[in-house]
Amino acid sequence: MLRVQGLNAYYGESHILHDLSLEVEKGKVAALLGRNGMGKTTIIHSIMGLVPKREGTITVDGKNVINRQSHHISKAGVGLVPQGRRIFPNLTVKENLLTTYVKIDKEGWTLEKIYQLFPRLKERQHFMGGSLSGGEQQMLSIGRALLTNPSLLLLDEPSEGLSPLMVEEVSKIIHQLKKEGLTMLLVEQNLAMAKEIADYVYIVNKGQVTFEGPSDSFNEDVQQEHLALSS
Ligand SMILES: Nc1ncnc2c1ncn2[C@@H]1O[C@H](COP(=O)(O)OP(=O)(O)OP(=O)(O)O)[C@@H](O)[C@H]1O
Repeated sequence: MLRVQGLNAYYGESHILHDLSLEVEKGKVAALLGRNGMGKTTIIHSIMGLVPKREGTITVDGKNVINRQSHHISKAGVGLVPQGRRIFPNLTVKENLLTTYVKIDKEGWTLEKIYQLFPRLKERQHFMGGSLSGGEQQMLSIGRALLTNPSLLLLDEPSEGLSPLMVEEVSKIIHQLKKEGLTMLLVEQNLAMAKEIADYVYIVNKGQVTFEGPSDSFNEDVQQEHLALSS
């Protein structure tokens, strides 16, 4: 479903990703782990077409999107739940959701379906986005991405800044989406959550994958070797 091969990405003169490759099979969840500043967001943004200079191959459902603009990539079926949620504080919950709503003929996400998944958003549909709690804003951000009807969902640190209870809520939602067959690439700092949800794990260090394997192969030793501050 997603295949990234030999990806290089740059911000101006800074070369951030170095010949990076990864894959996510249809219906599976892969986690991208790594310390701060190692390039995880840059990977997600490269897939979404948001990094100005990128080279290599990124195929989504067999289509190479490396040179496509982000709105085309969205149309090709890639949805993004960005780091920091990026909701519009001065629009209501419903208005926030409607910013991305794409009506399609076949069965897809609708406002009603989003409200079923997140009853809390239905209750708060007329509240301003800015008045929601962090957890509610995260649900809104996920709901908004789902309304683009993605076949691949990219989630950039969905648990960031949330209380343990809310992390559990968000985790449940991601599990449910997985059960429904949605393919996901998840950037997470919460290792326990990532390991629990993902089928496969990639660890990124300085723009390169230094470890990959099924999530049950991600153990204390791997963590020490690839994620410890001194590595
Ligand atoms: N817009 C930008 N312009 C220039 N450099 C950038 C830009 N965005 C990120 N970088 C640099 O690229 C490198 C990788 O950053 P990136 O945000 O991808 O890392 P990350 O692993 O997602 O970290 P974090 O967990 O902190 O979000 C860092 O050195 C960062 O300073």
